[in-house]
Amino acid sequence: MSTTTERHGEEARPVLTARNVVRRFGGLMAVNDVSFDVRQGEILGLIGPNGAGKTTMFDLLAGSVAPSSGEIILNGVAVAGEGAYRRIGRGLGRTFQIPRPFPNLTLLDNVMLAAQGQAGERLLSNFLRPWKVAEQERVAHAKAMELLDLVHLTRLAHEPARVLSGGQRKLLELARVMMADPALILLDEPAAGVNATLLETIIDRIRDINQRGVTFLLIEHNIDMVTRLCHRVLVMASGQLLCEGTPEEVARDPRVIEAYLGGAA
Ligand SMILES: Nc1ncnc2c1ncn2[C@@H]1O[C@H](COP(=O)(O)OP(=O)(O)OP(=O)(O)O)[C@@H](O)[C@H]1O
Repeated sequence: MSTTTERHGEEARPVLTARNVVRRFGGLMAVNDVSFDVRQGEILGLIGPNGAGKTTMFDLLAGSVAPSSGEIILNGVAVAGEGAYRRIGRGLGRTFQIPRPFPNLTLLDNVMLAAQGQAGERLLSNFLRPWKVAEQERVAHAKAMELLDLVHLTRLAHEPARVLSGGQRKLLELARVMMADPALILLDEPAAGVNATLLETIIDRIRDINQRGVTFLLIEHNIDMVTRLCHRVLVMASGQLLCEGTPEEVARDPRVIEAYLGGAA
């Protein structure tokens, strides 16, 4: 633990920065002047009571919602005006609380579909350079199998995704997002609806991927998971950033206790 903590200490380069980010929905300040850094190599948690603004913050970071004001800086580039697809190209991956794989496609096809820049998608190059398409397909296939192995789903590679449990779908989504080689992954409630055994696998897989150099920001209500997995935690309440610190620091912060007890949860 000490080596990883040193690796992404305060001196570590931020991979993502939110600076004075505001998002209004009519008269409601869903995100109200929030600033923080996600440091290279860390697993950062984002917690807070229901309605705190966590999902809106994720939507802002991922590019599916535009900020009313403020800056979002991804690997040194201001991206607040860019859409989600451009941000994927800049190394940002995102998973959703309820993954929706293509149910009738195999796990392997689901993962391969997530590959970026397939020449086969472009009709002209498909026609003119079929050997290049075949080569890319071969590389994508090998990579998808490797990623299914990484998330312990190899034995189901040729099954349709509809056979998966909720927890296995989360693992499949992790493999899908890894296909684009992200430097940073936003994980939306990886523990939600997952049984205890599979939760251990998910925790191990996230740690493993983090050891390979991928940075994580995760929203999670399961405080046990946050405490075990996260190096640092941000706490939001009523659209604002209440505090940040190690899991132990935020757990004993009276403002956090008050937010949860007095919150809408
Ligand atoms: N598209 C929208 N239009 C209007 N209000 C919205 C919209 N999206 C979110 N809100 C409101 O913004 C506030 C923050 O919601 P958000 O979903 O970001 O909170 P959260 O912390 O993710 O909550 P939860 O833990 O319950 O998912 C809530 O009051 C919510 O009703």
